[in-house]
Amino acid sequence: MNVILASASPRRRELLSAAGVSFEVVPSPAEEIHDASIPLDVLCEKNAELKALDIAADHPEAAVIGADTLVYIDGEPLGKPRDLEAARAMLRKLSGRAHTVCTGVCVVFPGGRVVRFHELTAVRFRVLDEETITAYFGKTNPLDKAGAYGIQDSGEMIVEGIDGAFDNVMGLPVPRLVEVLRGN
Ligand SMILES: Cc1cn([C@H]2C[C@H](O)[C@@H](COP(=O)(O)OP(=O)(O)OP(=O)(O)O)O2)c(=O)[nH]c1=O
Repeated sequence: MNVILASASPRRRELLSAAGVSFEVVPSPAEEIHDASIPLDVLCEKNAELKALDIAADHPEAAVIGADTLVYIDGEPLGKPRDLEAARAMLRKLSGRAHTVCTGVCVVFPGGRVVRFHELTAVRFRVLDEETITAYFGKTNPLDKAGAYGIQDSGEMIVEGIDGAFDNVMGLPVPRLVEVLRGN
């Protein structure tokens, strides 16, 4: 079975390759929804589905994977910041507190069967002063990441600890996805 990862995220590509899955990448142009009135788990699965369905329409012979990662704090989903000032505001908000990272995944199989799931990881941030935020932005590009941080890029500067899976924070809950691809 051909597998397509409908994602422009280099982290997702890296994680799926490391799991030994062979796949093709076809980024999805689907627009994400960031609606605080929709429950987090429903929202990230919905966005993942929009991304996967878009590509599946042109590739009916493949299993198409879509994913969406949201950082959730104070009842609101944080997507990717629109500029550096918004990125700074996100890290100020996350500073010294715990938040939830939710990654939703959707696989559309040949024939149209759809499997959706999500995983949650709790992330506790250190207290961040302005200098640390500036120094951290020298280590990663916050603009292409939900919540303006990448746990995989000098994460120890900002993260105190996590409860759950690291790969889920990075953008793809791989063990469960591999089970789904195998038909479990
Ligand atoms: C919280 C967090 C997010 N991220 C990244 C993963 C995703 O690439 C991005 C979340 O944005 P998404 O909108 O989920 O994904 P994307 O736009 O990068 O890619 P696509 O829609 O084409 O699949 O944030 C990290 O790399 N590390 C982290 O610690």
